Amino acid sequence: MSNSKGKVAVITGATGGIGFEVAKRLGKDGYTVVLNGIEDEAGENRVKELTALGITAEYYGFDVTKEEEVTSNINKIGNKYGKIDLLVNNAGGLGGRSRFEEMTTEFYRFVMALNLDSTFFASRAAIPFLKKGTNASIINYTSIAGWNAGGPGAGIYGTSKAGVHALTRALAKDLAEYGIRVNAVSPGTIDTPFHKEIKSTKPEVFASWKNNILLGRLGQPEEVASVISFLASDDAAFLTAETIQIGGGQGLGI
Ligand SMILES: NC(=O)c1ccc[n+]([C@@H]2O[C@H](COP(=O)([O-])OP(=O)(O)OC[C@H]3O[C@@H](n4cnc5c(N)ncnc54)[C@H](O)[C@@H]3O)[C@@H](O)[C@H]2O)c1
Repeated sequence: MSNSKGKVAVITGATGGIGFEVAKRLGKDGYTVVLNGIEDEAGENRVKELTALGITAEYYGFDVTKEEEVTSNINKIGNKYGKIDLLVNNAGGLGGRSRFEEMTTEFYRFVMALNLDSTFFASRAAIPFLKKGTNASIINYTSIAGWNAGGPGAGIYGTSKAGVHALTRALAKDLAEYGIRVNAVSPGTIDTPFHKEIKSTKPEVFASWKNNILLGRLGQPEEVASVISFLASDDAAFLTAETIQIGGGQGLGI
């Protein structure tokens, strides 16, 4: 996509995993990329990596679960550039695993905050700046767990991602009158640090996951980034309120 010069993209949770690959891909597309994260040293190093590729990038450290931090930082970014063309609400995660009987309210609230509140906080703060953008859009992350309610102990993760699916459509309805598009990606199993615990504690389980995927392998972060690049582009100018599954045909009963 070569139509993105002069555009500004904010990507949350971009110090690793899918988020960093999204930042790299959008940077190659011509965007100025603003990376967010909570690991400041990694964030600064990521900016150096991107700068070495000729990409204009900067890093803002803030925790997406903290309303005040999100609002003030998105305001800073928006005021600096005078607009935001694209917000990618990538930050999110499992937060751990818990069965419902022993689930603490604190755990429940944390997982909902990490995936659902964060998407609401950042989107709300970005709206005034997206209104000044060109073909502006928001891209959220649900998950296959948002449809099948997640694996063992991941029920609240699945619930929070189902919330993101609905929030995507609700935001799309609300923002259509400004020409702001809102879509989501729904990744299947993508090989990132997200799975580091199971990869190290139950490698045989991790290795078996590919058997439930039609294409016979896990996805790579770049394969989510390329779909996001398309969704953000002018080629997708008539797409809103959509969720695109990126799972290699995952969970179709093989
Ligand atoms: N990897 C998968 O299989 C998969 C599948 C479906 C959906 N997803 C979703 O994709 C998105 C990216 O996942 P990933 O696989 O790259 O995970 P990851 O754990 O590799 O990366 C998550 C990133 O978010 C950052 N982060 C965590 N908490 C944060 C906070 N409070 N504030 C700001 N940043 C924070 C982390 O530092 C990290 O850079 C998440 O929303 C995840 O739920 C991933």
